[in-house]
Parts: sequence; C-alpha cells; structure tokens
Amino acid sequence: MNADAPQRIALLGATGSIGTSALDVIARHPERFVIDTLAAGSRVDALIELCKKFHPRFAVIADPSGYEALKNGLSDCGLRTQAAAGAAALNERASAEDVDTVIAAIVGAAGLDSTLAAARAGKRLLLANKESLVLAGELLMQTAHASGATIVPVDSEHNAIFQCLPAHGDNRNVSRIILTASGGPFRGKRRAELAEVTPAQAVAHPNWSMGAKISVDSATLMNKGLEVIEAHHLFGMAPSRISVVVHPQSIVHSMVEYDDGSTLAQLGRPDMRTTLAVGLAWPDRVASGVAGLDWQQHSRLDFEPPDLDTFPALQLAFDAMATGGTAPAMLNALNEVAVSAFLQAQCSFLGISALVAAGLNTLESEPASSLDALLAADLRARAFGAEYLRTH
Ligand SMILES: NC(=O)C1=CN([C@@H]2O[C@H](COP(=O)(O)OP(=O)(O)OC[C@H]3O[C@@H](n4cnc5c(N)ncnc54)[C@H](OP(=O)(O)O)[C@@H]3O)[C@@H](O)[C@H]2O)C=CC1
Ligand SMILES: CC(=O)[C@@H](O)[C@H](O)COP(=O)(O)O
Ligand SMILES: [Mn+2]
Repeated sequence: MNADAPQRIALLGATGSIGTSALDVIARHPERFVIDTLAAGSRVDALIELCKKFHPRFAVIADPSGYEALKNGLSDCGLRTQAAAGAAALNERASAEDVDTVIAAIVGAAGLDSTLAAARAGKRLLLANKESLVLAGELLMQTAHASGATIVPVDSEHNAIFQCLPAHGDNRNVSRIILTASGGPFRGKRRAELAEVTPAQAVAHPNWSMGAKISVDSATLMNKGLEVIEAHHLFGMAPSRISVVVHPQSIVHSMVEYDDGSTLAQLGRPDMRTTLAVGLAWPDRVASGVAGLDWQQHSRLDFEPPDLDTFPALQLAFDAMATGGTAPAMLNALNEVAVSAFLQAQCSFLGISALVAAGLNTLESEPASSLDALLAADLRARAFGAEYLRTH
C-alpha cells in the first residue's frame, strides 16, 4: 500500500450501526479513505442509498435474491457501481487486491467467512464481528499471523485495551486486562423482575446505540461473555488474567493492569466513531466527530462486580472458554438462536440463558481441529436450539 494514497476500504455490514459510524468517520477524511466496496445482508434499498452518497466501485448484497433489485436500482440512479451478490462475492471483495482495509461489521456467525477471507489475504482487518473470534478464534488468529494480516479490534473494549497495551507488543509485564461492562438496561434488577421483559425493553441500552442482536447480548451480559473470549484470542491472554467489572457510565472503555501496579485505561464518550477512527488511522489519530469528555458532566465513575446470579450468561461464556474445543462455537450458535427467538417473541428473556445452558450441558465439545469441525458444531448447536424452542 502506497503510504500517500488513500486507504481503499471494503465495508462489510455497511447498513448497520457500525457501518453507519464507520461511514461517518470515513466521510470526514476523503484524502485518507476511499470506499471501494459496500456490502449488506438483504436490505437492498438501504445499500443503494449509501451507494448514492459514497459511489463505491462495488456493492454486494449477501442475499442472492437481492441481486436484480440491486443491479437495476444502481443503474436507475445512474451509478457506475458494480452490483454483486452472495457469499462468494463478499469473499472476493474482502480479499481483492485493490482493497487495503476490510471493516468486518456483519452481525453474527454470518460474518466468519468474509472475515477469514480478509485475514487469509493479509488485509488490515478492522474487526467488529466478535462472533467470528468466538466461533473460530484460534483459526482466525493463526490465519492472520500466517498471512501478515493486521487485526485492529474495533469492539470498544478491545480497542481500549489495544490502545493501553505496550506499543512494542510484548505483553510479559501485563498482569491482567479488565473489561468494563455497562450492566445493560436491567442492571440492578432481580431475576424475578426479568421474566416478562420485552424485546423493546431489552434493546434500550442505557449508553450505546447499537444493532438489536448486540443490544440483547448486552442486556443478558452475554456480550461481555463473548468479549472475554474475544480478548483471550486477540491478546493471547489466559482466561485467569481477564476480569470483568460493571461500570454503568460506559466512559472507561477497559483497562490494562501491569506488574508494577499501574492500571492504564482508555476513556471517552460512548460513541463508536472514536473506536473506528482509531482503527482506521492507527497509529495516527484523526478527528472522529466525537468531542472529548466534559468533566462537569462525567464527574462520577462507578464500578461494581457483575451479578452472575441474575445474568448467568457471563459465567456460561467463561465455562465454555474453560471447556475449550468447539464449546465456544456452540455457545455462540446457541445464543444466536435464542436471541433471534427472543426478538421474535418466541422465547422469554430468561429463556435465552436457559437455552444456552441446556445446549452446553447436552452437547459434547470436540477438538476445534478444523473449520469444518467448528462449522459442524455450530450446526449441531443450532439444531439443538431449534428443538429446544419447539419443546419448551
Ligand atoms: N453496534 C455497535 O456499537 C457494536 C457492534 N459490534 C459488533 O459489530 C457487528 C455488527 O453490529 P451492529 O452494527 O450493531 O449490527 P446491525 O444489526 O446494526 O448491522 C448488521 C449488519 O450486518 C448485515 N448483515 C446481516 N446479516 C447478514 C448476512 N447474513 N450476511 C451479510 N451481511 C449481513 C446487515 O445488513 P442488512 O442491513 O441488509 O440486514 C447490516 O449491515 C456485530 O458482530 C456486533 O457484535 C461490536 C461493538 C459495538
Ligand atoms: C460499544 C461496544 O463495544 C459494545 O460491546 C458495548 O460495550 C456494549 O456494552 P455492554 O455490553 O458493556 O453493555
Ligand atoms: Mn463491546
């Protein structure tokens, strides 16, 4: 990549919450960043709207049935953007030679294939899709190391840790990393109070504006569980050296503790544009549109332990990580099935963790020896989840 030329970016998950924040930052720096590819799942109209604004060379819709509508829509708008569809097209753009940076912002295990394609091709990979690390963390990290791909975490906690770790990359004197959790919209509630909560209540995150799936994960604390596994892989940190503390204000985005007793933290407003600006420009810094903290307003920062009785999902994730093998892949798949059912009013809020626990208790973990083994475990877990929902 020519250092003076703009970074050519493929944004996968462009129509989502992370996609919107990324495009906001990118639009502020046309001399540094240029959009090569915009990709979405199935919402063709939303993708065309973005194409009108950003004029990418390629627009990819993952759902193949959206191809004709995308192609015709782009041409009706007089755009020269080339339409493509399906998983192969996503992978092709994630690994294309004329793409420098891939922003992996597809939600769920659906993002794994294109994330792996970008890692295999040695891209600079801004990784928001935490599920791909939970499903296939070792494989993804090995793939990136082998190809020379640079993974820059853009999950806010991991981005904070990335900023606080030693620049020379030697983590020997790091004693632990501490992930902060907001506690979600139901922090302070007892289990009995959560029996009847609705999807609308669960997605109403107190601090962050995010997609529906991650918002529900925040409400169950599964998001923090997924993030613990994500941190384990990204930073090569043993599970015993990863802690979680509830910090309701979401101002301290996470912390790194050193052997000498120092703790470094990254602070900022809860706005993903900061995180994405760090990822896009690193090791430089660019304006993100987010102001610094107002210390009159944020004069108080609280910390408390997570309530594992009310929110068992966090412990389930620690347990799956300890079991190892395909257990984290199954945890992720079971959770995806349960959250989707909850959002469609086919499962209660407490039922989400109950389904995940039942699946992990029933299904055997196997060695995570290959991508096929992981994908087979993912499928088994989804089948278990569907049957559980049918019978409970
Ligand atoms: N939102 C946030 O602040 C944060 C998000 N993350 C992670 O980033 C990822 C994205 O989250 P978020 O932006 O909130 O999610 P959203 O639901 O807002 O957006 C999801 C994006 O993925 C696309 N998509 C959905 N299904 C598929 C599929 N099968 N194939 C291809 N694309 C698909 C959607 O397209 P379409 O619009 O067409 O459905 C959309 O562009 C998640 O892994 C999340 O955990 C991490 C930290 C913070
Ligand atoms: C913005 C981001 O990274 C989310 O993962 C956010 O941290 C969710 O907040 P909690 O899971 O801490 O509620
Ligand atoms: Mn996060």
